[in-house]
Formats: sequence, structure tokens, C-alpha cells
Amino acid sequence: MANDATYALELRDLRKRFGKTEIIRGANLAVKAGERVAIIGPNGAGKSTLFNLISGRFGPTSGEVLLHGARIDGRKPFEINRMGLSRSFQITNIFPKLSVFENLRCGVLWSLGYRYAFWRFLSGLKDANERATQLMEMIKLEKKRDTLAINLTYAEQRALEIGITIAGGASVILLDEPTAGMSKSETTRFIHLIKDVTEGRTLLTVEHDMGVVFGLADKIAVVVYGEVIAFDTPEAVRANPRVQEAYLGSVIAQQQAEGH
Ligand SMILES: Nc1ncnc2c1ncn2[C@@H]1O[C@H](COP(=O)(O)OP(=O)(O)OP(=O)(O)O)[C@@H](O)[C@H]1O
Repeated sequence: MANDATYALELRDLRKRFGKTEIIRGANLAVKAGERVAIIGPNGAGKSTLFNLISGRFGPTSGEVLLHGARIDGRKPFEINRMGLSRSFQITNIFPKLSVFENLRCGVLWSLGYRYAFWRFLSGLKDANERATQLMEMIKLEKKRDTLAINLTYAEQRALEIGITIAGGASVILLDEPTAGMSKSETTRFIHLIKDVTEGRTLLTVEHDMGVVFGLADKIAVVVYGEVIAFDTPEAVRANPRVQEAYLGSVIAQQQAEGH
């Protein structure tokens, strides 16, 4: 099945060993184009490691990762990015001393391959400017166009980061805990923003907050001990006895006790 592009992203019997310890133990997942998927699971289950395997930060010990039917396992992160998968790296890919507009334009140029372009050439790059303006509207930061990233609120920085992540028009987007550290009202607004900007794209998030999971995801992948033990709609996952037993029962009980 060399180029079976039925799925936007596919993991086939994926395994990752660190030293003697197998952390990812035969993970399988098949995500259709346009699906929004939340990856949940207990601490240490391997969620971040899966993201690292998908985005090319780590190569798998064995198994396959396919992006629109093409093998990407073992490729470098920038190659995978060029093939249409973009991962957010939280605040770290924001330039604090550049404005919102300049940050977005940088993201656009990077995706076009102008990584080391000189700033004096930039104003002439009409397409990049237009795309940056369009992104700024999508992430609702038009009014902060010339504000330095360092002076944005935390939630605005996260929005900017998402703008940079989608700047190159990637079809598959990976977001690590996109609402972590936000207030409840910011989180609610941010879920809408993420839904808007990822419309028509495939989204994977690693998420601990069940409110975000159930508000955002079309499907939930439950990772326990390095395996995807369930992959289904939120309702089906919630009702799945194996998930209840392995993870969700205790999380929901805890969040109810905390008043979430
Ligand atoms: N580079 C590495 N070298 C060695 N062990 C690692 C490495 N990266 C992750 N691990 C181990 O792999 C296991 C899974 O970690 P991972 O961060 O993927 O889990 P997680 O499900 O994302 O957890 P959390 O919800 O706490 O963020 C942990 O035991 C971790 O210590």
C-alpha cells in the first residue's frame, strides 16, 4: 500500500524504544482528512513521544508514519513540514521583539523557503504581506498588528503561535495543549478560534483538559502505555468500558471534584 491516501495521517504498528524501555508499543491510528483528533491518556503514556515521532523529532524504532499516504517516518522535521504537516512549538517559535505582523510574515516566508531573507527585501514581497494580513485576521489580532509579540497577553501569544503554525498552509496541524495556562473564558474563546482556523484541515492535539477535548474533537485517541487503546467519537470513547477503566473514569471524577 505505497500511496494509499485514504487517510491524512496514519500510524502503523509504530514503536519507539529509549534504551531498553519500549515507550511506544505498536501504536496504530488512521485519521481522515478534516478530522479533529484529541490524543488523551495518563501522564507518561507516550502522547508527546507520538507527536515527536509524527513530526520527525524522533525516528521510530520500527513501524510506519504516513502523511497522505506517503511515508514520513525517519524524515527530518523540516522535510515533513514541507510535505504539509506543521507542529506548534508553543511560544518558542515567536520572535518576541518582532511585531505580530512581522512574526506572521516570517512564518509565511519560512514556509516559502526564504528562511534567511534580509528584511529590506521583505516589503516587496506582496504575496507574503497579503498572506500575513489574512492570517492576522484569522487569529483576530488585526488591532495588534504593530504590537511586539513580547507585549501581547499570553492568550494572544498562543493565537499568534497558531497563526505561525498555519502560515504555510499545512493540511495537517499538530498542537500541543493549545489552551494550557489559559483562564476558562479564554479557553472557550480559543476553542472557537482553533476550530475556525483549522476548518477543512486535519488537527491533532495532545490535551489534558477534558472540557477542551469534548469541545474541540471530532474523535478521541486514547493512548495508554504506548498503545492507542481506543479511537472513536467523544460519546463512544466516554462510554467505552476499557477507557473508563484505564483512564477516563478517574479523570472525569477528578475534574468533577474540582468543579470543572
Ligand atoms: N528522549 C527520551 N529519552 C528517554 N525517555 C524518554 C524520552 N522522551 C520521553 N521519554 C519517556 O517516555 C515516557 C512517555 O513520555 P511522554 O512525554 O511521551 O508521555 P506523555 O503521555 O506525553 O506524558 P505527559 O502527559 O505527562 O506529558 C516517559 O516515561 C518518559 O520519561
